[in-house]
Amino acid sequence: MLEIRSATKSFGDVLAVDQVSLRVEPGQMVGVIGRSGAGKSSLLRLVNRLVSATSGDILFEGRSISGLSGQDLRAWRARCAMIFQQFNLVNRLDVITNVLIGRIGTAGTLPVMFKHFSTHERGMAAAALDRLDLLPQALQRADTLSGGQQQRVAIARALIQNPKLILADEPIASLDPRNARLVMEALRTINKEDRMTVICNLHTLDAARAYCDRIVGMAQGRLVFDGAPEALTPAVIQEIYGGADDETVDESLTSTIVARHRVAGTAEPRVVQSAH
Ligand SMILES: Nc1ncnc2c1ncn2[C@@H]1O[C@H](COP(=O)(O)OP(=O)(O)OP(=O)(O)O)[C@@H](O)[C@H]1O
Repeated sequence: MLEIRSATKSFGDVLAVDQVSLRVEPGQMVGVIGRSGAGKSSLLRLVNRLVSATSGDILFEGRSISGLSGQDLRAWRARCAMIFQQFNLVNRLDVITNVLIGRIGTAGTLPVMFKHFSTHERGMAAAALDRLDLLPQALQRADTLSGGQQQRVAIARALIQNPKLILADEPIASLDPRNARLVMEALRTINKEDRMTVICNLHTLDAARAYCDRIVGMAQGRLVFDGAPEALTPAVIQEIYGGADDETVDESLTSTIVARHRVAGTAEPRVVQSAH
């Protein structure tokens, strides 16, 4: 279990994360929503220790990750794989090598730098690509793939880290509707099939409603909502997206694409409330 205890992160005068407390049980798929600048990325970066908390603590399976350094910190980062909006692939390398880069936290930098991968590791990478329907592209340069395919390569790279949780920071923000759906379905399938904990920053309400069991809303660094998608009432949405100016939120501006789809692993299509 991941437990965030009153975590605060300030950058100079800016309170990016303001005393956020959150417990995430294994196997949950949590969507974090909020306006731009609400602190969503900073929260994920605190968990991954890309930034360190100004105060508060973060525990995983009862152990504080706040003071980790050196090998212990690298091991922790391997356990909580991060997926970014811009994919962060090495364009000039082929797809399978990009996936194998996920071994860097476990195998160390030198074997990865010299591309010394075992047959077992290559098998893991191929299996991860196959799972994401990308095995035929394994030997293509990463930059020949579509954005959605590149993001699925990033997910495959995360998988071969054998993570305990996946942190996805706006994974669909750069994608067209079809690719956004494929990426979210891939994350949801991994969450269901592997009981993988996924925490996913999303700037669109409809994607959060469609794919997440639990939604956390942030505004001005604070956690202002934590509940099931069904509990996202207009008043709550106003609180999350409304900001200080009291402007009425036009929900269509927080929606993209996911009007109706079949959630992976469930029998019934789930109708997503959308302003469209
Ligand atoms: N490295 C940094 N240095 C200074 N300020 C930062 C830094 N990172 C984030 N901030 C500030 O912290 C606040 C929260 O930013 P953060 O990126 O966490 O929000 P967000 O909700 O993820 O926004 P977006 O959806 O636009 O990415 C913002 O005011 C931002 O300018």
